[in-house]
Amino acid sequence: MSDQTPQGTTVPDAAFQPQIFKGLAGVPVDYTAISKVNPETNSLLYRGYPVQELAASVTFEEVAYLLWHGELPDDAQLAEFEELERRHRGLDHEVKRIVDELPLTAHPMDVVRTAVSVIGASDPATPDDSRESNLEKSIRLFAKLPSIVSYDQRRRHELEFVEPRLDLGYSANFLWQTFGEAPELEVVNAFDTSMILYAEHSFNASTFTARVIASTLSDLYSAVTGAIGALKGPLHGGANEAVMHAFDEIGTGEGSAARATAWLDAALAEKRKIMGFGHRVYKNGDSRVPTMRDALERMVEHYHRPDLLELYVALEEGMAERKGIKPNLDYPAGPVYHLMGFDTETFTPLFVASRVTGWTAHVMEQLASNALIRPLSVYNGPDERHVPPKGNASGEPAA
Ligand SMILES: CC(=O)SCCNC(=O)CCNC(=O)[C@H](O)C(C)(C)COP(=O)(O)OP(=O)(O)OC[C@H]1O[C@@H](n2cnc3c(N)ncnc32)[C@H](O)[C@@H]1OP(=O)(O)O
Ligand SMILES: O=C([O-])CC(=O)C(=O)O
Repeated sequence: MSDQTPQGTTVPDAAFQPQIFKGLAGVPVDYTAISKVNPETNSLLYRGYPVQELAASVTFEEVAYLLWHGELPDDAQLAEFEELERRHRGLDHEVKRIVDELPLTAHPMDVVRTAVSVIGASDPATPDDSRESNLEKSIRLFAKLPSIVSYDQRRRHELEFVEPRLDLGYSANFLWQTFGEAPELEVVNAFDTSMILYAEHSFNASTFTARVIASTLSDLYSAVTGAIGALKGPLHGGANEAVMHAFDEIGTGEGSAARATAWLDAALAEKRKIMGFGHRVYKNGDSRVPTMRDALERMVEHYHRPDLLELYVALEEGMAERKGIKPNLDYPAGPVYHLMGFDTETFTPLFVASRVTGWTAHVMEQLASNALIRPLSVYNGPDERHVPPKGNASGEPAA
């Protein structure tokens, strides 16, 4: 395949028919040993383990370790890893200062993206792309993201930063730092489940972005910063925030289910995409949704909000009837985060805090067997042409 159409044509001619895979849909780009998304069996494996089993039996810290090292930690390895993660939870004054300078109109994803960039710019080891150095950077980002996300949510409410608690696990501490109260176990468990389910999903758009950046032999922080930019969009991670905006448009509370159906009809008539539904790879439902939906049901009960579940079910059934399209992970995750008390704009930064594990595992995998990622394009612009001669001072063409 050529990078251009044959010379002199603007439309590819009949004899030259390169196949274009718009959006790289269905195109295998490389191998990965990190996760397997299987739409036929509706399953998702992290390093061979079904994600549902992981969510039921291990913590997010163990999943992070698994993604980076390929194996679950034994007790001694876990203790050492947890100690390392807890040690890096604090936030440097410089990061807080720069975050403070960002206007409150900045989206929290822009804040997280900037904070990661600042951490990268301040790390003297940024150019060192050895696996050992990249693993250290990954653990530090993993440990610091809860501080960044909670700091930003709290500053928007004019609340002080809450220092991390080193006696708490990752998820309990994340909730503690955000809300300044010791969280209840049931809430911690639901949050931990969301972190595990969001951690990794093969060559999705943000992970692929990270791999493209890594493939140029740029640095890990740049790869994560770029991945955050890709995740922000509502066709990808931004959908968990967008789900809640839809719920707000419909209006939660009594009668929400009836309103949801009318809202859906109007939205589909306007050809709007319904956020939290559909998936590039899963065409028969997202493997992670049942587990996240269980967590939603537990949170609905915990916070006494049956109206939210009614709205959830009404939209889900409406989409199934009208379009035959099923929810993706962002659909149950949005209302779960809402019930826990996170600001709607903070939902996608929570996804970042989880997915940083997958992104960085992919950066290390890319570097271990690197090839510059540079696909081809097929030119369909104007035929070759030439810059017209410029006029002289009198406006006449130059001799
Ligand atoms: C964690 C994640 O990132 S999961 C994805 C989160 N994103 C969302 O929830 C955003 C809403 N969903 C979507 O926009 C899409 O389903 C995507 C982007 C996720 C997947 O898109 P693709 O695989 O490219 O499918 P595509 O957009 O071509 O959709 C195929 C058809 O289904 C329709 N469709 C797909 N999703 C939706 C939706 N959410 N609402 C309405 N119609 C939809 C499309 O309009 C299209 O219809 P058409 O053939 O009549 O034009
Ligand atoms: O795989 C995708 O395209 C999007 C997704 O579900 C994810 O990144 O978790």
